[in-house]
Amino acid sequence: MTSPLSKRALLRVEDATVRFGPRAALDAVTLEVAAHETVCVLGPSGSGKSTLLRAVAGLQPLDGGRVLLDGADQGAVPAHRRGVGLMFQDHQLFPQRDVGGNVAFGPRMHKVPRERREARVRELLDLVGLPGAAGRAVGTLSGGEQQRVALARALAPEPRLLMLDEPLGQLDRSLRERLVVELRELFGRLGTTVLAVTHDQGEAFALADRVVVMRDGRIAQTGTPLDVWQRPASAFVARFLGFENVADAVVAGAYADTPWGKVPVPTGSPSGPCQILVRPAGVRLTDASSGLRCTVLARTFRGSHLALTLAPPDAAPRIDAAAPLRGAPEVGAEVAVTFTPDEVVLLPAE
Ligand SMILES: Nc1ncnc2c1ncn2[C@@H]1O[C@H](COP(=O)(O)OP(=O)(O)OP(=O)(O)O)[C@@H](O)[C@H]1O
Repeated sequence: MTSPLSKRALLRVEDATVRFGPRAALDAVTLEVAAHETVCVLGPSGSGKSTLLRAVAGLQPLDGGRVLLDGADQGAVPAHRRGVGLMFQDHQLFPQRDVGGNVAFGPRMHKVPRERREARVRELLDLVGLPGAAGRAVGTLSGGEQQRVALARALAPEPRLLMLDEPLGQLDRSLRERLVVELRELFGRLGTTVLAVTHDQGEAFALADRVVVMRDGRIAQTGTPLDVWQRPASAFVARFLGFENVADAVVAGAYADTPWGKVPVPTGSPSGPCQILVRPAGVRLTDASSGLRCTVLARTFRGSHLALTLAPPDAAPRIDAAAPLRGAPEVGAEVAVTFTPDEVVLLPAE
């Protein structure tokens, strides 16, 4: 059962606006992060993700709106008094301190006794995959190792809000996948409230209770990973998530007219103009003579399946499909395509 306390907004950003010259890097952004919640902000480069974190941290003054922590307006509170932990992309470590000294920095500032501090350093270095590294000089670490130390340092003081900017950006894939699982478990255990920024949707979806997709300084969509994945709010979000099968459509009854011909839509879809998304799983390759005739342009190995790029006739947009590893058509082959309505999502017309 969820307690009323867990619903409390620890962070509230209200109409936050930041301008650099005529351009708004943040344009009236409103966002809440509940206590104990992990929210990941996703978006293309330049969409305002880092500016949002910097504004919450107090490192970037607002041109409009406000930031509240625990209900208190932070307008007059300097960065170091906000009680937020930060880990930024450039993960600057103190070069004159060893690894243990870096991780212990926050707890030392908070006057945590030495024994507890050292135990915490050990625990955190284990967590980030650097057991026994406390005595190493920072200059001898690889970029990825430095990033892990920076993460341990940000976690060490147990801040009320932990903010991470591309926390796992430079790490290799297997370490990232392991760390995402461990971080989620750790945040749950500590009850940490997290606002993280990443351009890696896989990471965001694995880590977050809720994701926020940004575009040009505004929020394009907010929701649980499952909601956003199943029901992208716009063609922009769908494309950002890597779904390429998006086209203009007009729904009439059980079908939509599209550049790919008639595509079946979910029962109860409203009639009229819209955009249509067909997930690759909804693109069926058949041997039948009916269906949309396409040429296989490319096949890409994806581990569990082959991703196919199909070219329909008459300059209609290309179609992404998924095929099993065995028996997939070769590049240059002609295939017939049909669509299944359960993998079709209607998006607002643009
Ligand atoms: N100090 C600054 N002066 C001028 N423009 C800035 C400044 N900081 C950011 N911007 C601009 O504001 C916009 C948003 O930048 P921001 O760094 O928040 O984006 P981002 O989504 O974090 O991008 P990335 O994923 O590349 O880090 C960009 O167009 C950027 O060029």
